[in-house]
Amino acid sequence: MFSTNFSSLNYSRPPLLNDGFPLTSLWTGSALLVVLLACSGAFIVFKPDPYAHIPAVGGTNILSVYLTVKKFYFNCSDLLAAGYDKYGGRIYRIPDIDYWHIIVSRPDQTEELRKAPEDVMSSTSFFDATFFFSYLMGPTLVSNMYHMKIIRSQLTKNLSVLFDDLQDEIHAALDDIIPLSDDWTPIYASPKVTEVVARVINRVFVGLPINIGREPEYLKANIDLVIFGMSCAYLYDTSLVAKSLTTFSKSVNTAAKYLGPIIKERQDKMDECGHDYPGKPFDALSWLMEEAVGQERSVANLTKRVLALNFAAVNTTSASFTFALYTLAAEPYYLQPMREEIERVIAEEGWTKTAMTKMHNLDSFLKESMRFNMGDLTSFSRMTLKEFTFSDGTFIPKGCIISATTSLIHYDEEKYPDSKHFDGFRFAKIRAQKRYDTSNQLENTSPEYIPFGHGRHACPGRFLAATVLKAVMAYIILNYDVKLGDEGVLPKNLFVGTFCIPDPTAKVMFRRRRS
Ligand code: HEM
Repeated sequence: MFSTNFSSLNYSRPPLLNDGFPLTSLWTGSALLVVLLACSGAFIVFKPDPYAHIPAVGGTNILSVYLTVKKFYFNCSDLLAAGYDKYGGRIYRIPDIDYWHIIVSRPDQTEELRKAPEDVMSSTSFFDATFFFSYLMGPTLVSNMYHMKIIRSQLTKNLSVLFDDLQDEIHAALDDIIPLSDDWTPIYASPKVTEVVARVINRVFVGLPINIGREPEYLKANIDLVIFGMSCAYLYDTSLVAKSLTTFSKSVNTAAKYLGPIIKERQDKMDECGHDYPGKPFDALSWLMEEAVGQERSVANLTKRVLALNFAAVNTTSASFTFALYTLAAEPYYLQPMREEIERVIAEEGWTKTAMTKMHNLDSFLKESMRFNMGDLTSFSRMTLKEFTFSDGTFIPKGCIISATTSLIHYDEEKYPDSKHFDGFRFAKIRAQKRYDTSNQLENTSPEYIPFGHGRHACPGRFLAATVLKAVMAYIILNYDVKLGDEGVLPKNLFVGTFCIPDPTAKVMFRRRRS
């Protein structure tokens, strides 16, 4: 058992991994951020304050706002906790670089967010305002979100059919990226996990014969896009600055280089033989191409759609996996009970999607890891398109950003006794007491469990994510022994604003399973 290891960014760590992804842009971005912080207080303080009635953590004069913004960037979890403690669960606000971020920290308030109509509390407008999607990717990415339908229907419904492909890619990716060795071998876990996850997910998105997820340049374009997206979210105040950055267009061009010929070949076949041409690949790109009309059929627009899916899918899934892997390496006594369960289920079911639903200990371990290590300290983020009043009378004006705090909701002692301790089988124990209980399954959301959000906008990719997380972890547990590198010290999580990143420089030791 171990306690939460919230910490601020450690700049003394090496910025570039020997064989991993370059993180230079992240650190350069962070340096730029420090400069921007210097101006941030003024932005907030000199704007008229329509939120004066909502308590502000750290105060509202220029110096206190400046100091609180600094804390927001480097120690956000403490800031959120301070707001909760000081205002006793009431709605409060914290300063971001140029706006006040409204925070709700109780499940009942989250429920009110969930129930608010879309034209009042908009998830789409929040993402667009944060990541400049419509500006960078073109307005139709937001006005015509046909990819959402594909994730919710075809992709999720066909996971059982796609499972053989997933499994095949997991096997091949781990063989290539973490080859089995009889000796302990140190691996930079975070970048390697990202490679594995990107390959597996792209196998479902773009399929074979060329799995573009295996192309380092294509993978890097996707990773760069995530770093760019985070930078947009936290560094750049205007879309003009965002557009001037070359990273984005470079990533799109690189991805188009790989996706273009695949799209063209499929389009030719569709034009010639119709949608159901013989040998048509069974993957997300085919479904996107069936649904796309007019300009959306162009290589550029389809490439952006696939990139947007990657943006939502790869980093979130690989970060969640890496957190869980660090925990497993730190707490190896979880290995044996999970091994026994996986072996028993595989003997009964084989490697199938159904088998994944029967591994309750594995499911619980991953679910507890996502409760405990949050990729984002906030979830359920919305932009108010109209005024809204909570049942406790708190008035929220139009045009503000409001989020629920994952950290406070997930550490609620009433819902999660001993909440600051990792209990890998917490959810399995509850399931063992309740027959046919699925509410404690990894992909299930509730007002008290929000890593995937909750309600109408809950992550539509969570069924794919849960399947990938379980299948990759099951494969590792069955085939490898793992322990922590770096003298057995549990890697610290790194924070940039509300984002939480598993330490990209930490090593996990792998060897061929002995017992
Ligand atoms: C462990 C992995 C993942 C995590 C932690 C995660 C988390 C989230 C969260 C917190 C939201 C916002 C929910 C809300 O506002 O209520 C979201 C939305 C979304 N996610 Fe995921 N996600 C993951 C994987 C994926 C995957 C694999 C895909 C694609 C296949 C995906 C696609 C999306 C999309 C399209 C949305 C926007 C939904 C909407 O606006 O209605 N995510 N995700």
